[in-house]
Amino acid sequence: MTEPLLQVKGLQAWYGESHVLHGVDLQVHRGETVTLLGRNGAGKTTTLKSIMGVLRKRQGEIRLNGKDLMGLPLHQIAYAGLGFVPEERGIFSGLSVHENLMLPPKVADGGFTLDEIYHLFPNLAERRNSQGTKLSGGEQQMLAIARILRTGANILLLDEPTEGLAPVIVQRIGDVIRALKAKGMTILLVEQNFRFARKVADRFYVMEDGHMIDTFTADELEGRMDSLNETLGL
Ligand SMILES: Nc1ncnc2c1ncn2[C@@H]1O[C@H](COP(=O)(O)OP(=O)(O)OP(=O)(O)O)[C@@H](O)[C@H]1O
Repeated sequence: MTEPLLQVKGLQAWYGESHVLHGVDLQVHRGETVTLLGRNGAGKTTTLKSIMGVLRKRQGEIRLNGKDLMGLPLHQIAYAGLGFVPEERGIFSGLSVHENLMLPPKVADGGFTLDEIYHLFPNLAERRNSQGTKLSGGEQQMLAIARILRTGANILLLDEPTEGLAPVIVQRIGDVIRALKAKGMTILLVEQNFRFARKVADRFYVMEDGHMIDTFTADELEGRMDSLNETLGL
């Protein structure tokens, strides 16, 4: 198999004195959609923040396309091609949809054009002049994803994209993820919504208490349901 696009080995992380990640190993191959599962507090968000470098107190190995990210300052991590869509989405309420889209700098060639983005998100095209404050939660989530696609990032880190959204919007986010997969995008997703995750992921990791306790492919999911029921309380 080829070298993974994202390779994490022995990742440890701390909030102050509180030791939260205890040696996380994780690989994401180019074009894969990988989902991190785990109960509240297992360390999923912390894993994404540690990879992005927004949580600085960390140790271990993080490589993107073979390049060591551990020692890089934050802005250079984004320029290495990681695109992070945090749980809180970070839409600027005083700016329009279009202005929000244009805000993040391009980090690499090959990002989506505005036409491609508005084609993938027709609701954003319709609302391109609406202010951030006027958007629904679903529209904000779409905008948060769309904004990163423009930058040319080659792997998306999505933290709970379906949280708090109505089922019909969750379905729409699923369609977007499948469309991105079809274009070859690599995605690392944190999800509490297992029913959503099982429809989009190629492979899963299960976290507990700051460790990875299992990994399996979508084909192996059925055989894992008993242990998942136990670990996740499905
Ligand atoms: N800013 C913080 N300061 C101190 N401890 C934190 C902070 N953020 C998270 N933690 C703790 O780190 C651990 C892992 O939290 P994390 O948010 O990564 O979990 P999670 O698996 O993403 O779950 P959730 O779905 O609840 O976000 C938890 O024990 C949590 O209480």
